[in-house]
Amino acid sequence: MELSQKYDGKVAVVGAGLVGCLASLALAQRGYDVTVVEYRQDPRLEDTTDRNLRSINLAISARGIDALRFVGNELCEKVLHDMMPMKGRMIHDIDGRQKELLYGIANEHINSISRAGLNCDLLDELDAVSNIDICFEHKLTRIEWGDSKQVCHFVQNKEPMTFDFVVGADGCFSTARSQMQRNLRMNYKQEYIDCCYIELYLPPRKDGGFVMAKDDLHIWPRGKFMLIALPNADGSFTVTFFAPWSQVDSLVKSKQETKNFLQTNFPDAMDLMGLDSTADEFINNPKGPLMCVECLPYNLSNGSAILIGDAAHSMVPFYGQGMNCGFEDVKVLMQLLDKYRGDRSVAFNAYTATRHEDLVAINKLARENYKVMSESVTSVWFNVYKRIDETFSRVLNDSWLTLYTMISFRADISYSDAIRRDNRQRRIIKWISISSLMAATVIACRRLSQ
Ligand SMILES: Cc1cc2nc3c(=O)[nH]c(=O)nc-3n(C[C@H](O)[C@H](O)[C@H](O)COP(=O)(O)OP(=O)(O)OC[C@H]3O[C@@H](n4cnc5c(N)ncnc54)[C@H](O)[C@@H]3O)c2cc1C
Ligand SMILES: NC(=O)C1=CN([C@@H]2O[C@H](COP(=O)(O)OP(=O)(O)OC[C@H]3O[C@@H](n4cnc5c(N)ncnc54)[C@H](OP(=O)(O)O)[C@@H]3O)[C@@H](O)[C@H]2O)C=CC1
Ligand SMILES: Nc1ccccc1C(=O)C[C@H](N)C(=O)O
Repeated sequence: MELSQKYDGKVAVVGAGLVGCLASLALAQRGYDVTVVEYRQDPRLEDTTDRNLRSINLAISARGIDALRFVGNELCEKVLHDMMPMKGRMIHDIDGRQKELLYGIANEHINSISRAGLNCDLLDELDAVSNIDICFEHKLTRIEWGDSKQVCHFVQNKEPMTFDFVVGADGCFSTARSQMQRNLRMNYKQEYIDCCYIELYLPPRKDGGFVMAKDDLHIWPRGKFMLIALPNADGSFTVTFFAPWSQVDSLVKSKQETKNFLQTNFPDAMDLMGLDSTADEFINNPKGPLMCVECLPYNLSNGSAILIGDAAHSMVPFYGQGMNCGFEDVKVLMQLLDKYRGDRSVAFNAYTATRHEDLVAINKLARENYKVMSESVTSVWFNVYKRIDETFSRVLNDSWLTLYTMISFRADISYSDAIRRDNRQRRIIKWISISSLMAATVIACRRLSQ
């Protein structure tokens, strides 16, 4: 897509991950001369050895899709070709019974997509744009900040490069961020949560079919720990186990104990996955830490640098929103650049001023969703509340929307507005419940006294 507004400048996008790729395409459309500097090798090379083996698939929903469309309809169609719709949570109880809880009232769905596939497809798009250069195996180590020129330094004797500005999209351990911190009073918070994740695998049937419903996100909620499974286009599922570190540490000491644990808590999943091989994977696969990162501001005030994606706001994965939010960052930033006709200083400052509230909101929701997935989905009150909430939504249409719908299916409602609207709705439901209870008590008392 070509835009009529064009701006001048040479920009370094640090990181060719999901968010860095989308940002590069959007910046190139606006006329910038884009150089993407990426630490890793090109993931499309067959002999790539440092391919990321974690978080094989991701859930993409309205905000991510809307941001991709903002950059280009055709791009969006191309890169989302293989996604698998998931219309609800399929809850597996300890006896293997399954119950589906739909995400939306109008058959809305989130979608499972391969992380590597999406990243490679986006990189192919970058290759096709003349004003984008990609430099793989360029690990940023240091930035010399100047008034108008920023000099980026890399490892392994790679030549330094000079840019007008830098977009930091280098993930949760961002070097761009730590370099900005040397030039800016940036508040920064990093917190590991007490939860470890292990990725496991559920293969397809021999004929390539799915062994469980393919259009749901499967959950085995067990209180402090849980197993989840997202479908892949080839008939397999990527299964992820989440639990406190102490529990994982004690389990992996003994294969027999691991087997007992898996068989006791997830018998139906083990029938499908194979107990012995899953226990081996459980013990040997990488154990991932989970953390939240928040910082403020996101930019240098003279317009020479800005942070987007996980570099600015890494969140725990439980709402499936990290990448979606990072893609939305790109859209919001481009809208501001267009609004201020390429005045980076004004646009970047406006970004920090307006975006922070939403980023804090989704970070908090992401943390809270662990309890929802691992525990609340099995509670009577959660299910009664869901019914009431959805009934109001059916009757009142757009003026009442469930929180999940606002976050996952409505890109036009900001994260912070979604929380505000949900809080108001909760107060109304609470008030109606209390009033109904009081009315019922009064009626019962009257009847008894007659
Ligand atoms: C288990 C798990 C499940 C998840 N599931 C979902 C989900 O379902 N839905 C969702 O929306 N999000 C999900 N997320 C979050 C999602 O993975 C991230 O939000 C997303 O990958 C962020 O993209 P990014 O481009 O900002 O960062 P990254 O994907 O980390 O990309 C950063 C890039 O920068 C490069 N880099 C790093 N340092 C340097 C350097 N010094 N110099 C040059 N390059 C550098 C890295 O090599 C990398 O390629 C999940 C995360 C985890 C851990
Ligand atoms: N919010 C969360 O809880 C988490 C989010 N993520 C996000 O998921 C995506 C994919 O992650 P993935 O590729 O597996 O990330 P990795 O764990 O592979 O980390 C990416 C790079 O960051 C550096 N790094 C790793 N751990 C540390 C550390 N403790 N301190 C400093 N630097 C570190 C490493 O660089 P080097 O080789 O130089 O050491 C590594 O190559 C990323 O967006 C990441 O931001 C990932 C994990 C948790
Ligand atoms: N992709 C994920 C990865 C890890 C943990 C959860 C997700 C989800 O997407 C959860 C979904 N949004 C849910 O609320 O059921």
